[in-house]
Amino acid sequence: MRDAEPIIKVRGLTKSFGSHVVHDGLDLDVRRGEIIGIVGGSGTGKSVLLQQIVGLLKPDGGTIEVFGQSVNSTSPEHYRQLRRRWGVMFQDGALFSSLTVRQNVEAPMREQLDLPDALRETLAGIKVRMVGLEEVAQNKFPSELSGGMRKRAGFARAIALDPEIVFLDEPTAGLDPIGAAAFDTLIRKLQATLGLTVFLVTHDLDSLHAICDRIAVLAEKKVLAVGTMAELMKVDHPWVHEYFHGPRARAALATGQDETVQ
Ligand SMILES: Nc1ncnc2c1ncn2[C@@H]1O[C@H](COP(=O)(O)OP(=O)(O)OP(=O)(O)O)[C@@H](O)[C@H]1O
Repeated sequence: MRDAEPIIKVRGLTKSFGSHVVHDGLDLDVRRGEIIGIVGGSGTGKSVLLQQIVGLLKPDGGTIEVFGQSVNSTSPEHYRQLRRRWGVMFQDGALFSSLTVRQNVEAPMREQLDLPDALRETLAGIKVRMVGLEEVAQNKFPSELSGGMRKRAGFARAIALDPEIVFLDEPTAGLDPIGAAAFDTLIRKLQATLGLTVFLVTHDLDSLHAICDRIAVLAEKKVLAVGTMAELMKVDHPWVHEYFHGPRARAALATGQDETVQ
């Protein structure tokens, strides 16, 4: 995996909003099959990076390739084909409130696939069960679900089209520690079962310890460091050092070691 061509390749990315520079010469490689955690202080541009990679925001400069193909300088039709090969789960799940869980999962299928209704419903039902939601949840509306269940429903929609990559924007934010740990387990399980590459924006140190193969740290408008947890713990930069050695990091490390021992 280490030497393979990256599935996502970002080079020299620049992005500003007015005079506010968010990215200035950002480089990042994501390898096929890995779970990469994207961390950084609030406002360092993690979500903006995600949105540029999936083509929802246009970079000012630099290049972004996914599957070896440019995301930004391509025809709408080609972009549509590319977009089918990834799934995105936004921060709050971003479900359609007027649709049931199953209908939410069906939405990308309706848009992208030409399937008979019954088959589409069956496939959507399978995705709902894959994320650990019970049969009855299929016909519920987002407002009738707990936060954790809504996140699972958002995940089910992200995998609706059997993607190769899933982008998850702070999937465990707002969940209690047990719910967050269960969601981490789900991410790891589906990643392994479906052979997914996972781009995971997170603040959750437990998730980083538990499931990420590598971590990229956003600071100073670029990817300041990227590597395994062990590698990043050796980085001698004030923010990186505080993040990976502070009290919360030590607690997460201790939890991770407990889990390894059990
Ligand atoms: N559409 C937009 N218009 C103007 N400014 C924006 C827009 N989207 C993001 N920004 C700004 O870009 C910066 C980076 O935002 P982003 O949401 O990517 O940060 P983040 O690292 O994901 O933060 P957090 O961890 O708090 O979610 C912020 O200062 C934000 O206000």
